[in-house]
Amino acid sequence: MATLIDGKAIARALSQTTAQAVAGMVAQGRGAPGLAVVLVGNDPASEVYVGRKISQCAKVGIHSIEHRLPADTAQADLLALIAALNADPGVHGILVQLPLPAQIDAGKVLDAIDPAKDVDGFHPVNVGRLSTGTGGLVPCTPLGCMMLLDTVIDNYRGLDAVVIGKSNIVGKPVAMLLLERECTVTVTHIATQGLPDIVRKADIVVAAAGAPELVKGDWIKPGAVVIDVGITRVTQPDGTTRLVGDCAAAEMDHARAVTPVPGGVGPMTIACLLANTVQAAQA
Ligand SMILES: Nc1nc2c(c(=O)[nH]1)N[C@@H](CN(C=O)c1ccc(C(=O)N[C@@H](CCC(=O)O)C(=O)O)cc1)CN2
Repeated sequence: MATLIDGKAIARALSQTTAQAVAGMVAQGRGAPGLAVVLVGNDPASEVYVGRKISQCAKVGIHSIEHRLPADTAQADLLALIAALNADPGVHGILVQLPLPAQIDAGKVLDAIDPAKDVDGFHPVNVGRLSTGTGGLVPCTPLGCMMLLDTVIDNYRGLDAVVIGKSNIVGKPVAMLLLERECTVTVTHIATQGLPDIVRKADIVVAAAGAPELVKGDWIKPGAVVIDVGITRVTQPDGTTRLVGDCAAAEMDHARAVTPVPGGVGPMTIACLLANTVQAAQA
């Protein structure tokens, strides 16, 4: 039976460490870190995630400043807000919730954020630092994936890791982090031919394709560690809905360890955002 990696508990422990770091900064008279949270439009899932980010900030003592902009916000207005936040010494971290409405070029917005305040780690400077192994702010979900892996793997050297998904938010950065640990990394995606056989060789599988239950039990090498990043809400035959990951959870029993959905990678994303905000404030 596979061990379930409890993302909620690990995220809670990380947030306790973050709260201690914040308390230390306040005790030294440096003040609490400030995180600007920018939400454009009213995508229901984004509303939920932003609400959680703000409430988690309050729990660890980070000062959050919320900026809610209408769905028809012009790109120039969003860029003007980013410029003001870059210049504000009370703002140590800037988070622009994704996805952005279609009239806004997300790349231009992310490029406009001061790399030192880029707590999502999406700015090209931080992407470059990650790919050269030279520090910087690391994207929250990939960082969370590594922290979950660290609870079950001591030595990554020479392990075969297969990443499914090539997004800038998860697939590419998690591949860089695994490479840094000296895994042999294969990045695959939805168009990869022979995906099941590639996954069958993996000691570590990171499934981040956004394709519900894509990864079947017989793709998993016995003893592999499986990190499921996918979260899709599916409607069941009786009309109720449930969240499913990219892996067929009921078929993962011969893995060594797996992350559940929900309760695996998701909670780590927010806990890592808080940790990154402290890192940005301390830098
Ligand atoms: N600017 C960013 N935008 C987005 C990011 C990001 O890291 N930065 N990631 C995702 C959304 N996201 C955070 O923003 C996020 C997704 C999921 C969870 C989470 O805790 N999921 C729960 C289940 C959620 C539910 O009940 O619906 C879980 O997996 O247990 C947190 C954050 C896209 N946008």
